[in-house]
Amino acid sequence: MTAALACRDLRVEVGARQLLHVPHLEVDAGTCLAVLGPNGAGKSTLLRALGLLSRHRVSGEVLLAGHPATPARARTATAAVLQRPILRRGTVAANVASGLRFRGVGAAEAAERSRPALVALGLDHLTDRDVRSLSGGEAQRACIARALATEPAVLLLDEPFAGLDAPTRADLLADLRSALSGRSLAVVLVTHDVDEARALADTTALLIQGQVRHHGPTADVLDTPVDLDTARLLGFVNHLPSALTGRPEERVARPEHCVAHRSAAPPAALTVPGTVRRRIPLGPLTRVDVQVPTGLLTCLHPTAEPAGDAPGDGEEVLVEVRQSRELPSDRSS
Ligand SMILES: Nc1ncnc2c1ncn2[C@@H]1O[C@H](COP(=O)(O)OP(=O)(O)OP(=O)(O)O)[C@@H](O)[C@H]1O
Repeated sequence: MTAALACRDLRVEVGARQLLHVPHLEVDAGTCLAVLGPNGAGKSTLLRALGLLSRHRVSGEVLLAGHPATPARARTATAAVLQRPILRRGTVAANVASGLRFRGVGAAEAAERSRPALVALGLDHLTDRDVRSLSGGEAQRACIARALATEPAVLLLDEPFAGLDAPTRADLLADLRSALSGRSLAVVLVTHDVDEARALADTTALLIQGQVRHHGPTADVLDTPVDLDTARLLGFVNHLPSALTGRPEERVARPEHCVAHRSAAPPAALTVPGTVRRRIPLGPLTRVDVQVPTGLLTCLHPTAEPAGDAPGDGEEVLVEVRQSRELPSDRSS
């Protein structure tokens, strides 16, 4: 199958600085690719380059359905929702129809054709509202509906949930997931949030310092750190080098899989002795940072554990690592 969107040897440069180099990436029709990376990794740079929207020097090739993307082809095949919602004065309905109007569709037909997108994004009760009175979440919904209404082959989404409160974000994520399902659209979702990738993406590319470090099916990529940078990005923040564990391999673990015991931990577990540095209450969980010879290990404990079981600042403890991942020994970073 020819990918709906692909790139080959894509480079973005500013002056002498290379911001991005992606040798190859593909997104099939009907699938979503998450580009996951920390701040400054080059996610927006990649998205803009894929949409031929870059302000920088770009080389390499972007392909739409196997054909080189020209500005004209990109304009009809691709729709982008960039970081901050940009809406024109007027009603929600007029804004959602405006993408079609720009493509030369008449007013009545544009209104008719944009209706399913308004409904899919839960905006049907707001059609006559002036966009200036919309909340941030509603404005973001209007931008996504406007992009979907044009029935693009490729949808580029740059952090569509940024700046939304948790319930608003969760609602939009659920509605977007429903709106995208069953469409033959190829979606690229830029995010720094592992949960958003897990909820929406079939495949995920981990982008760090302008390079794709790992790419593949989302579940595999999110649970298989390939080096320390990707481990940190994916939440495996506890580094367990051989020097600490006495094991031949280097491992990483998530805080939710680590528990600090003031008494002996179960004998079969991987354990590391240390001293509690600080405790940070996080609602139902309490973060316990434990100083070990190679740095800090972060544990998550239920806040409601019996008072006598919770180790306090300065106490000697044994960190029990209940689950961990081995890092490849032949990695370059
Ligand atoms: N005009 C420019 N000149 C020099 N460097 C730039 C320019 N524009 C962007 N950069 C750099 O390119 C890198 C990638 O930026 P980009 O906005 O793509 O990152 P990002 O992963 O989207 O980050 P964020 O999650 O913070 O939005 C950053 O280090 C940024 O400072």
